[in-house]
Amino acid sequence: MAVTTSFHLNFTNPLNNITTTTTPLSSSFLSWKISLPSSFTFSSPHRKPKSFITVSLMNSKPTILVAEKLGEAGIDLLKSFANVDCSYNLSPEELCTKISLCDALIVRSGTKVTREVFEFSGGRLKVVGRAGVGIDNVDVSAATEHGCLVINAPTANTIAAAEHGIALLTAMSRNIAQACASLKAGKWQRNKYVGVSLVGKTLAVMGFGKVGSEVARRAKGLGMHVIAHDPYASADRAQAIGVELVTFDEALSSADFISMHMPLTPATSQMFNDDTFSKMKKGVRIVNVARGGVIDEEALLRALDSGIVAQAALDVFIEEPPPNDSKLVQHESLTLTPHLGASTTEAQEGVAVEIAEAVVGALKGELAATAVNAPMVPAEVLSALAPYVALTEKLGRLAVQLVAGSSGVKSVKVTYASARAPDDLDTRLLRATVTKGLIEPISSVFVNLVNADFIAKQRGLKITEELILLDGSPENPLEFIQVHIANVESKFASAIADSGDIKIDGRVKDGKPYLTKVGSFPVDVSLEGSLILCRQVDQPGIIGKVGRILAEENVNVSFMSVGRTAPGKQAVMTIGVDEEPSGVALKKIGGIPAIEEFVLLKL
Ligand SMILES: NC(=O)c1ccc[n+]([C@@H]2O[C@H](COP(=O)([O-])OP(=O)(O)OC[C@H]3O[C@@H](n4cnc5c(N)ncnc54)[C@H](O)[C@@H]3O)[C@@H](O)[C@H]2O)c1
Ligand SMILES: O=C(O)[C@H](O)COP(=O)(O)O
Repeated sequence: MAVTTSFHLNFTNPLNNITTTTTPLSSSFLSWKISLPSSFTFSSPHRKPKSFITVSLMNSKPTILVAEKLGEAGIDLLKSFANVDCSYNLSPEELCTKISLCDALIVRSGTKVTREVFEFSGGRLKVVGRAGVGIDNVDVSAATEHGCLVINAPTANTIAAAEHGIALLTAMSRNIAQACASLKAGKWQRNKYVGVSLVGKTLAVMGFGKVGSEVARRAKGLGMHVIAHDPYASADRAQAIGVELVTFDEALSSADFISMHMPLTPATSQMFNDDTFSKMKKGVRIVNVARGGVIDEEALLRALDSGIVAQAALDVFIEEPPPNDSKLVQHESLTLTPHLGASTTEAQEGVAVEIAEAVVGALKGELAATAVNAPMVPAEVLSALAPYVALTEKLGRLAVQLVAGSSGVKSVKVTYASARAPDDLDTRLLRATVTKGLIEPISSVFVNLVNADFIAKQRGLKITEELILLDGSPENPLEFIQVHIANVESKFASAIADSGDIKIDGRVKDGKPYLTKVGSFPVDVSLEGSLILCRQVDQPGIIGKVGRILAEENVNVSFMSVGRTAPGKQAVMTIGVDEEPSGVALKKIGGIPAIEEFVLLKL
């Protein structure tokens, strides 16, 4: 008897650039041809967004969500590599719904990439690209905890922002916006809009970075006396532009004009407040093309009303767009633009290409030069270290599997032996991959270069590094690497070295990772497949016995190596196997009288 089951699926397709169709092939309910996108989400209208079910189908291309308008050249570049979903003006809920289908997300300043976004991504989101400089709209800590790389495009909009700063400075000082509005309203108010001159006036540039120094250069061209405050700026660079670096208070007390160019961070948040306004020259004029949050907007209003601040020109606001009834927006002495600093055709094409290249590179596994939350490892260093990356991960994996069940791993030392000068050896990548190897076999967390230090810290795992400087010519970046785990017991007592630590050594041979020592026993095995380590009394016939047991179980042996302290004494045999032997086979190996202990390790 044929049984038919009828069901009805109502699904919303959040990737709105892809259509999803269902086509019945027969009148029975049994056979439907469904044409689907690479992945989609369906939901019940009775469920909250958290209940959305994501279905991912096999597709080799990654998916990149572009959540804000990006220049065409950047979009084209992304499309040549990935499925690109351009969905602008998403609500926070819509972004959270879509994100589990995306490998990368590209935003500008208008999208808040909150902790929730990373939580909803379910681990799939690997890169957030900020098409611009400021990353204050991205929760970088949450990204790091979720192993998601954050990259920005820090250079392509510098000139646009600096030009906008100068445009606001000049427009404000000559009341351009107010006079224009008045004229359009049919008035001719020449006496009302008398401005102030810039030449000879002191401009304080607060934040002497890329934009700040370009503003300074241009202001000098306008005949202004330019000073700057930046706790981290180099005096040489300031001198080269002819700008004097001063303290914060000196800048406040001597400036006729103050222009903000620092990032919004916890340290700079509302750094211009009632107290700082009170230290300014009466009648000072303020320009802000950095971030609204560096100014306490209520305090600015009070300073405008009391006459401390004569005028202000703002491109950025604490809340964007600011509320309609904002007193700041309505204030006659304010010149305003809706966050247009980076909005030139040239800058937008530039940031689009800069971020598209960086995101594609990161999705291909390359390290990004503009990473915000990961070490920037130059491409040449990366290619030289690639075989050691594989080695350190495998050594970490092996070492942790040697730890006896109840001993918690708290302290790991990684020793690098190299003939290279310490400055030529960047070990951050290797530390991250040892951490990955140590943590992944014993937990479900995903570890990468971005979150390795965070995850290690979170688990109370202290990783120290030591460099042994070898004599000789530094042909290879590293001669050998040791991983030591202190204060633990081992499942395989022979892995405990004289120091009392579990200790294993490895090296790269012909571009491949090899295990070269277990405890005090020399071995020589390629690190692939699974390994059986056996300690036995050195005597003839053991290799044959173990080989026979594995052959009976149909387990293919890829290699065997025996390392011994002295003939006839104890030896450690290392057996590489393609398949994992059954419990019965392992029991039989353990039953061979000469074998004193053994362990199976998975790579
Ligand atoms: N309005 C726009 O559209 C627009 C466009 C581009 C940049 N920006 C903003 O401008 C700011 C600067 O951009 P950038 O490219 O010059 O960045 P940058 O990193 O090159 O420069 C920032 C400078 O601020 C300095 N700084 C940090 N803390 C400081 C403090 N407490 N006091 C003084 N200086 C401090 C840093 O040392 C650095 O030199 C960022 O906030 C960025 O988001 C806005
Ligand atoms: O930080 C930046 O790069 C600027 O504020 C530009 O922001 P936008 O990309 O939203 O224009």
